[in-house]
Amino acid sequence: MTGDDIVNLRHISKTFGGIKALDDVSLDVKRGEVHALVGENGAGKSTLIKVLAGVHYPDDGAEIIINGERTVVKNPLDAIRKGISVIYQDISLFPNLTVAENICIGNEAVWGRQLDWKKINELATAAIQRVGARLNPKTVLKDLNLASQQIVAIARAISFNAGLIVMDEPTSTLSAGEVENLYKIIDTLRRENIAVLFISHKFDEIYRVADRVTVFRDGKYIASRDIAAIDRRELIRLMVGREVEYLSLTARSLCKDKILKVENLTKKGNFRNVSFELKKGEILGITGLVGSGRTEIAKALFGLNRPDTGEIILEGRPVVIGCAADALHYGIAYVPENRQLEGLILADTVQQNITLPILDTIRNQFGCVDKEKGLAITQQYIEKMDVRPPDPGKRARFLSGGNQQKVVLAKWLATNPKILIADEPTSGVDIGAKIEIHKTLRELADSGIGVIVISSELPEILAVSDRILIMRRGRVAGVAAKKDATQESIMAKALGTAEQAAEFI
Ligand SMILES: Nc1ncnc2c1ncn2[C@@H]1O[C@H](COP(=O)(O)OP(=O)(O)OP(=O)(O)O)[C@@H](O)[C@H]1O
Repeated sequence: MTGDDIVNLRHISKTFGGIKALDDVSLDVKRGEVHALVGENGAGKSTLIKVLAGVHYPDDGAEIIINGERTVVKNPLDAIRKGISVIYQDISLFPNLTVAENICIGNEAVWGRQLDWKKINELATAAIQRVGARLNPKTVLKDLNLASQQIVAIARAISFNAGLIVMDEPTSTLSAGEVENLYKIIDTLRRENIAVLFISHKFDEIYRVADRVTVFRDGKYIASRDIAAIDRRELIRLMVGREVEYLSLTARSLCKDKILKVENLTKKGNFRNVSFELKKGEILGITGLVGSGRTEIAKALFGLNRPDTGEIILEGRPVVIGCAADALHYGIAYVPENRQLEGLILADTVQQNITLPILDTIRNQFGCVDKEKGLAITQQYIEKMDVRPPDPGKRARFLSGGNQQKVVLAKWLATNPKILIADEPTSGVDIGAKIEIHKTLRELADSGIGVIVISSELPEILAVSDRILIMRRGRVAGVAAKKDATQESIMAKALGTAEQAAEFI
């Protein structure tokens, strides 16, 4: 411990119902540094942050030292008052309050029995200016997009004189322009000597913003390094405990049978004249900036976003997909982008979630759900997707983010689809599991399924796809065979001309 440190965590353990999420972990964060916390899904990163934020109490023996003083963090407001602010992915602010109210609520300097609105507005305006943002303090929070809400959360942290701002996968829901803006804000915080501890699975991001990195594995502290002193290969080895290679799949010869043809699909405000084909056994990657229409097209194919005009032709037959049940009937499965809202029932167990779409196929002769059959299928997919912990009875809410994603994928694979559409299938998933998911998608394609993968991560698109369809502003901007595509050529098509790109961002 040195006077340069804002936080020292020592001997932090946390047990949930017999499972050690954290096992005697330590972490030092220096003043003004940007510190990345990395590790596989379930390594304990979020749990550590929640201990620091006063959401969870650590097991006995833990020491939390803030500003050189040993302390107990009683609850989240106590953490904020001690200079530790956490910005969660779902932001966790009050949607119906204004920006200024959200920044100042609970701040003893201005939030007393009698509210001093002038002071509240002044404090909020000053905090917004310090992050270099332009936001009206009187705007109601819910009228802002997620990126702006995140900025409000950062301004709130600043107004509480945060010495450390913790960000949990802060860029997972941001568009390219918003991500750059957040990086600039992080640079500003560093200049103001405010430390940032952030969790990320994205290597480009870690190397772009971090000064130091700490690795956790299986609930244990593994190592901390200056980012300049560790290359990607070594960082992955520390995370996973072994060497991992990104898949580099060579172009394959494909079967000629078309499974899906989309002709001139149009929906006002969403997409226009979109046409493409998908062959049996093919992986078609769809990419483009956030808002380019990628997800809207996927939802149209799954009956969640009915097109105005155009045709969907399945195995040579035009079909109308009016709802998700129609899509399932035709053998189409859709793994949504937002797993917490659309993909899972968080209060249900892993088994209940995985077997939900196949209940009809696992009934016994009396029409009752055959739980043993359901368990066998669940166990098969837990093993296939390496869900950790491998417990069919665990409630989805208590799984780490990446493991929730694996369960969503498993749930749709269990329907034995003819076409699988996976929207950002590895968002929040660690590097080892990511490569496993890529392999699974390949195996599915090899077994004759047509796979559509939507992703904004270009290395992922290039690693898994046979062909790549690039969307821009609701239209198809180009289609490239894998052998002809590079990150640069895809980006150029996704952005269009410089003027179009500026307008978009
Ligand atoms: N409230 C809880 N009840 C029971 N188990 C929990 C709870 N919270 C976390 N866990 C378990 O603790 C372990 C660590 O989870 P944690 O969310 O900290 O991982 P993580 O490193 O943040 O993973 P990810 O990268 O997937 O978000 C996991 O096995 C998880 O299932």
